[in-house]
Order: sequence, then structure tokens, then C-alpha cells
Amino acid sequence: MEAGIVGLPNVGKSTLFNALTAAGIASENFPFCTIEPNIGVVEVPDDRLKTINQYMPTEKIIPAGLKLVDIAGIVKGASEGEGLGNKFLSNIRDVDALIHVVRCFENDDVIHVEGKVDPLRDVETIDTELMLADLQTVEASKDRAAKKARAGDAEAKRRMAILEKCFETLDQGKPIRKLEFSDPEDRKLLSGYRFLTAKTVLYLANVSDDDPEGEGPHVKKLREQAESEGGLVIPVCAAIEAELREMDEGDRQEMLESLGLKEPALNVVARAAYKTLGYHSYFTAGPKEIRAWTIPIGAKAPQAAGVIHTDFERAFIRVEVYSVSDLEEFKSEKEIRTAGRLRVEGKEYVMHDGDVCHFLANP
Ligand SMILES: Nc1ncnc2c1ncn2[C@@H]1O[C@H](COP(=O)(O)OP(=O)(O)OP(=O)(O)O)[C@@H](O)[C@H]1O
Ligand SMILES: [Mg+2]
Repeated sequence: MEAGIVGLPNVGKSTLFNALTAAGIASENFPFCTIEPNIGVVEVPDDRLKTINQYMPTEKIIPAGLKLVDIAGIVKGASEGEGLGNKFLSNIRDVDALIHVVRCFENDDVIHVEGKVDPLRDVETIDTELMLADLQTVEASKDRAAKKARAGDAEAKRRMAILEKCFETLDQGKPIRKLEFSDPEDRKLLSGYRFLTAKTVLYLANVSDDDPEGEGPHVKKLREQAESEGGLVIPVCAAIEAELREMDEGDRQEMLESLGLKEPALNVVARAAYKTLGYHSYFTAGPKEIRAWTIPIGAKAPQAAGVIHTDFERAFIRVEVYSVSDLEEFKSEKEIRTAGRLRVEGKEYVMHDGDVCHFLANP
């Protein structure tokens, strides 16, 4: 699972990326500090891993990971090559979702490329650039599909129809994610284009350190707008998170308490990203490792096996499943089995969040 961080220059993307990933990359008070994309992995905190470990000693615990790509700031005209242009938009083509960092903190010392803090205008600027970039992709792809369609290619005709709908949607100033195709074949062709505005967006409101919960007017406006479209806004103070990251556990707890926060925003962000993106986890557990794996909600058992190893999907035979609460009740896998609570499921089994699994596959 991968998410790309987008936003205007100098809004706090790299600060946030650092706080989340502890990567220690450059974040400075000047626009376009970042040029080449930075890649890091955030561990998705999950208390159930510890619960499993209470009943099962193991050598290591491996949480699920969310891969983050921090790119250069996007400015008006980026899709036409302005700023650092189209090149870095291509750095986020392949991610599954976007984390859109929006500046909501007032601070005269930190340059705003448009001169003034205005979250709704900033969101619109970025959205417009992403839509324009997609429009270019649509036009180039339409030309290609048209040529093939004229040569009698049936799939190309289908592509033409999809691209036409994408064009209309973008032309009305709407993102491609608003488009719905009922036919799974259409959906598959559409997703192959990796359109930027087809990706799910999670908004991170970068707030000032005197308003860590984002109760000020900037966040309020952003939230109203995002929620009216089914989006989610999470307030984070990137500056605080960066400090928290540097501290040891004791100091961190003290600082969190003094700010009235329950946990670092990283935990909240990781969980929200999971949820907005439609993912959940299952576990594998044994004496070597206890590990969380990420799967799309609705994934069936073979697809889940395929996350461990691509060959497992094809070679899947069956899966033995129990839940973390079964483990809490019966204290060991052996007792779960004896009590007849270990379930054996086949190819059509739809995975549940928190399933603990043993996959059986053809060698
Ligand atoms: N919540 C905040 N409050 C105050 N200052 C902040 C906050 N978040 C970030 N900053 C400051 O804003 C400046 C820009 O941050 P950063 O380099 O992370 O931005 P960026 O979005 O990655 O920029 P670029 O697009 O140029 O790479 C830094 O000086 C950083 O310390
Ligand atoms: Mg940066």
C-alpha cells in the first residue's frame, strides 16, 4: 500500500514525512526544498499484535507498513511544466492514494507561495493541477485508442467510451473518482490509466502548535468542504510531530499530555489512511514472527495469501482461521483447535479484519 503526499510548496509536506517515517530528509523554510521524491515506510500501529504476543512467544513482531512518497510542491501551472512541472506528478502516478497536506497554520516567518493562508484556495489549486494533468493523459490516450479502434480493436472501442466519460467529468471540473462504472471490466481498464484524480484523498490540515486539535477557522472551512464530498480531514501539527519523534518515550508522553493529545498524530494518520483507503489487516502468527498484512476490504482468501507471496495466490488450497478474541478466550492455538473453533475456509472465503491465518498451498 502506497500513498503520495501532495500540496503546495512550503506547506509542511517534508516535515510531516519526516515525523511519520523518521527519515531525516531536508525540510526548510523555502519553496521547492524537495526536488527528488523521498520514499519512506510508516508502521501502522496495531495493538492486536501485542495481544497475540501475550499468548504466543515469538522472535519478532512486524506491523503492516504504509509506504509514503514525498514529492516536490505543486504550483499553479504544474501540469504545464510550471515550478517543477509535470515530472514530479509522474512520481505519484503509481500510488494507491493521496495524502493532501493543506497549510492551516498562520506564521509570518514561513513563506506561503500565494502570500496568504487560504486552505480552500490551496486545495482548489492542487485539484486543478491534478485534473489538468489527467486531462492530458486522457487526450493522449484517446488518440492512441482511436487509432486502434479504427483498425477494428474491440477493447480500444471500450477504452474510447471510458475516456470520453473521463473527459466529460474533468471538463466539468470534477475529479475522475466521481465517475462510477458498474461493469468490472470497465473499472479494470480505468484503473490501468492510474489517473491522479481517481485516487482516494485524505486531507491533512497542518495546524499551528497552539491549536493542535484544529479548532480554528481554517480547519473548519476545510472540513466543511471535504466532508460535503465524503472526504476526511485530520488535523496534525507537523512541527509538534517532528519534535515528538525526536523524544524518548517518557518525554513524549509528557509532551502529549501537556498538549491534551492522547497519542501521536502518526497513529491517527496511519489508521485513518487505512480506513479511507478501504484496507484492513490479517495476521500470521508463529514462533518466528507475528506479522500484520494489508489487504483491501472484501479480499478473498487466495488474494490475501498472494500478499505474502505472489505464488501463494495461485497455489492456494485452504486456510485455517481464528480470531484474536478466540486466542484471548482459549489462550493457545492448540486449545482453539481442541474446542473446534479453528475454521477451515476455501477459495471463496472473504477475509475479516483481524483474522489470524495459516495458509495451505500447493508446493
Ligand atoms: N505546523 C507548523 N507550524 C509552523 N511551521 C511549520 C509547520 N509545519 C511546517 N512548518 C515549517 O514550514 C517550513 C516548510 O516545511 P517543509 O519543508 O516540510 O515544506 P514542504 O511542503 O516539504 O516544502 P517543499 O514543497 O518546498 O518541499 C519549514 O520551515 C517547517 O519547519
Ligand atoms: Mg518538501
